Amino acid sequence: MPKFAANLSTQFNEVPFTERFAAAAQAGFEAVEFLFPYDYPAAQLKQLLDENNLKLVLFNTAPGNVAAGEWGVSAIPGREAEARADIDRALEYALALEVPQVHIMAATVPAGADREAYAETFVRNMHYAAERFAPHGINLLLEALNPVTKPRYLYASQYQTLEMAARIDRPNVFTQLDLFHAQLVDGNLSALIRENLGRYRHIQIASAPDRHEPDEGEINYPWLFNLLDEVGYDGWIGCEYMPRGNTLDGLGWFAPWAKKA
Ligand SMILES: O=C(O)[C@@H](O)C(=O)CO
Ligand SMILES: [Mg+2]
Repeated sequence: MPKFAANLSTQFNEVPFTERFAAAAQAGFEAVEFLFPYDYPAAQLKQLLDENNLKLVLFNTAPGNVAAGEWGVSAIPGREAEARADIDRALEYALALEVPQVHIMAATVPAGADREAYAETFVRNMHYAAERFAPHGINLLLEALNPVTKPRYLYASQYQTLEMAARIDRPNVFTQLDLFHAQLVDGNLSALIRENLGRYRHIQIASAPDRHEPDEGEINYPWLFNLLDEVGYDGWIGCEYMPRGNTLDGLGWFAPWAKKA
């Protein structure tokens, strides 16, 4: 049976961030994920999780200077000290929030920059991160982002993140299979799911091409949920979609799995 986590960065935007925990729990979610915890003290977030009987299943390292076009700093040559400070800060939050996995954001690669130098920098920073998180049993994830949503990110294809995870070659490094990005770049989702079981440790969903509820568009999610059960995927599925309107109005697809009050 699939296990769904509400995404508090994209869902329940009708209310402020700190109120989204209760909203997700009331809608029947038992777990949540979000992009970044860093605007709030870890103790406050832990209290919100505990008060609402929610597990946290994923967050990311800091994105760098987003206004300047950055989306992660772990692959930027010359920014290693900042990347490692961000990794250390993510570890502090991960321990306080008891999260099983953290997405280490790579970077966008400026036009004309040496992509291989970015990849090498990322591998070195990932070795640092893998060593820091391993004693705590926390996994690290890499995520491919399609070039329409996030132009020039270090990797766009699932096959590039799978290759990068193999190159990093650490036992606690895996990929994060966001099926929305995967459909826009790679397609053939059932083969990705079947052939790479064990290499991806988290899934995210949204319709394609519009990134709304998983009940429209070109991906047949009910079929994929059955496939995930069939192959034995036992990780979380993050609902990283932009609701068409009010979040609750769009949760009909989730009704069969919602925790009953
Ligand atoms: O798909 C996404 O955009 C996110 O999962 C993310 O972590 C960063 O871009
Ligand atoms: Mg995603």
